[in-house]
Amino acid sequence: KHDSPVSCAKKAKTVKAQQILLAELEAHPAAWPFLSPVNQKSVPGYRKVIKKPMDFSTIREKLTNNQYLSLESFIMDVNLVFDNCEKFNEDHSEIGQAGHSMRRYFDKRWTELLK
Ligand SMILES: Cc1nnc(-c2cnn(C)c2N)n1CCCn1ccnc1
Repeated sequence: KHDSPVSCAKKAKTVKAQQILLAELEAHPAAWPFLSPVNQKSVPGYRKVIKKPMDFSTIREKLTNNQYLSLESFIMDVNLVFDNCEKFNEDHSEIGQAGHSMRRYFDKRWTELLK
């Protein structure tokens, strides 16, 4: 099945925006806790508490495999990273602070890029 040129161009625009946004998240100084999946064998309680683990490398994999059918599903995975962080970490812990900082940055960048 072929998209119309308009919807094809629109899709390319959101894929481009997702690539830019993810590259910026990965490059952020506070990204270090989120770059790879939490090691559930070495972090007590994580597997039980966090039902849907997510991290930037998994999002990168899904983006590369065209698994995001909409901008919304991409944004939901990024927010899942930050929601998991808030659930498992104290707000004023080092990792908790990194999560808040990254969420603020993401909210600002995607509204600038797409609104
Ligand atoms: C993300 C994330 N949320 N919680 C953790 C974590 C890992 N161990 N402990 C005790 C946590 N609270 N993480 C992963 C942080 C990954 N990381 C990388 C370098 N140092 C920690």
